[in-house]
Amino acid sequence: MKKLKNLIEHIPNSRLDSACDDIIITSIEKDHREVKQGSLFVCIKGFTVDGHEYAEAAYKNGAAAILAERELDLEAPVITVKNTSHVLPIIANAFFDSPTEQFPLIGVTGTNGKTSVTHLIDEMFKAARQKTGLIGTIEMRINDQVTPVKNTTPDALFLQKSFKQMADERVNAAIMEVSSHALDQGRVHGCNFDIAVFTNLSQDHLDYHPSMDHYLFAKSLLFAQLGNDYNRKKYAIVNIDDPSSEFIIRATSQPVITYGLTDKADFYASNIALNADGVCFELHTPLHDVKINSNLMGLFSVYNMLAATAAAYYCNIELTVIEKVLNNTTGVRGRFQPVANDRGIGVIVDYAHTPDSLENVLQTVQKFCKGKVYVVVGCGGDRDKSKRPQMAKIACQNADKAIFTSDNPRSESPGAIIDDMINELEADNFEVVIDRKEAIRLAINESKKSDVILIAGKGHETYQIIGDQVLEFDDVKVAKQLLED
Ligand SMILES: CC(=O)N[C@H]1[C@@H](OP(=O)(O)OP(=O)(O)OC[C@H]2O[C@@H](n3ccc(=O)[nH]c3=O)[C@H](O)[C@@H]2O)O[C@H](CO)[C@@H](O)[C@@H]1O[C@H](C)C(=O)N[C@@H](C)C(=O)N[C@H](CCC(=O)O)C(=O)O
Ligand SMILES: Nc1ncnc2c1ncn2[C@@H]1O[C@H](COP(=O)(O)OP(=O)(O)OP(=O)(O)O)[C@@H](O)[C@H]1O
Ligand SMILES: N[C@H](CCC[C@H](N)C(=O)O)C(=O)O
Ligand SMILES: [Mg+2]
Repeated sequence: MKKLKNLIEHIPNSRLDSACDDIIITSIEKDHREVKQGSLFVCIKGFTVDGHEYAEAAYKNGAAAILAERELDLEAPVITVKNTSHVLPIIANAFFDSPTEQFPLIGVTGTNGKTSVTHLIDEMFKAARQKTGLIGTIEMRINDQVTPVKNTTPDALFLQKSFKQMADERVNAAIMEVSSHALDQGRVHGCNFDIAVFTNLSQDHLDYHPSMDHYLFAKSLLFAQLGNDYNRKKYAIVNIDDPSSEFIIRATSQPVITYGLTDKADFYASNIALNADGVCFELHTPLHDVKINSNLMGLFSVYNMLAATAAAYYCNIELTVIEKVLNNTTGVRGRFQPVANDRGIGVIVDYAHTPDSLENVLQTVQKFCKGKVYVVVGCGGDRDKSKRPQMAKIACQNADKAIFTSDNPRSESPGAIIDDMINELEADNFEVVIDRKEAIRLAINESKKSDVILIAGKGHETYQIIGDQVLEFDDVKVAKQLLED
């Protein structure tokens, strides 16, 4: 609980009538349905609706005060500011006593690899017997306590509340994925990052960002947000093999640590062998070199391991611990996850839903597949349409047969999404099966011993969004069941 007066102090030029001096705020809410007696309701102009429309309902639900962008005809005290979305992270941070001051915070951004890298870093901390908080696409985790999340990077309120719980649990570090949407919308304002990691940039989210330059600019905000706080040691960890790294490096005023596949980088890999059961390479760190024999697959995993190693290294995790994790990790749910079967077919469920990740993962499969490569893939509805033909082309170029199907069609027609994928496709090694289960069935029925089926796009997801409905659907479970039938 906080006095309203003390929260308002954090907002420049805002004044509170002295009659309101004693108002106590029990919680901050931005959804009127969550408002309780004594809440401060913050009206946010969203992409779908305007939160100001719910101010009256929030007041009826017990809101003690309203933060808004315009005067409202209510009996409750209304504090007006220019931009409530901008103010929310600041007061949320104040309400929860600046929780990210209390532990190191690691943020990972980039088009692909955020979940993979954050989970690897988390494993490294755990192997060093340290307590962690983890936030990302799959879930929020404080030690072993799991909370579901709606977004890869939740809104500022959820974030600060979670960080407060982490501080109370005395975590040794928090590790989070930072999406470009979150950076653009300021969801992470109020977070004191110690380490920012850049994995890579390739096409995605052009439904949201007007251009690739805007997308890159959003990503760079994480590095600008490392700030000028020289009381804490801060590092920007950057993949210098990615052409966008130059822009990212220019955004930060903190020391830059690089990783890549050449000795120009501070952390680099050499003598890489991409095998059928993992990768072997020599890992070079500023002080020591070690040989790694990992279960993770593909060159992209080498990059993820370098990124995680550099982050853990600068959090003082011992190299012997890092090495152990790299050698023993089995990866993340739905990321290159094999589905065991007794038919001799390699069935892999993966979360590739961008052109770059699909190409990487198919090329990884090609390297070890002794038979034919099948790929079952679709594209999400209400998402970047321009990646659809690119993904279809990559699928046909890198697989013997592509089966185009539905991902999460959301409000779009599943058939129309697939049409966008194939309309200009100059290939004939594909079939269209709109029903995802039937598409997987077709791949399983057609494949023979030594073939590999990549089921791409949905990874860990246990649902399929069709229209307004969220239906149960789990690629791993469906494939397992069909393989047993
Ligand atoms: C486009 C976008 O980013 N939308 C996000 C945004 O929703 P919105 O602006 O539509 O919110 P809104 O529904 O208009 O509501 C406006 C305000 O009215 C309030 N309200 C609304 C209804 C009501 O009855 N009462 C009420 O008080 C809401 O609580 C809110 O404060 O704010 C919501 C809450 O913070 C987010 O959950 C939501 O993410 C949606 C679900 C989404 O799909 N986002 C995607 C694009 C996204 O952010 N993806 C990235 C990463 C993807 C990746 O990793 O590749 C992510 O971080 O997840
Ligand atoms: N470093 C990488 N470079 C390219 N592709 C990658 C990389 N790491 C993983 N991938 C591919 O991208 C897919 C998604 O990986 P991951 O979930 O780690 O990315 P993400 O950035 O968290 O994605 P999202 O933005 O959806 O949260 C993987 O299933 C794999 O196919
Ligand atoms: N975070 C990504 C996930 C995409 C996953 C894919 N299955 C889809 O639904 O498009 C997004 O929301 O764009
Ligand atoms: Mg992710």
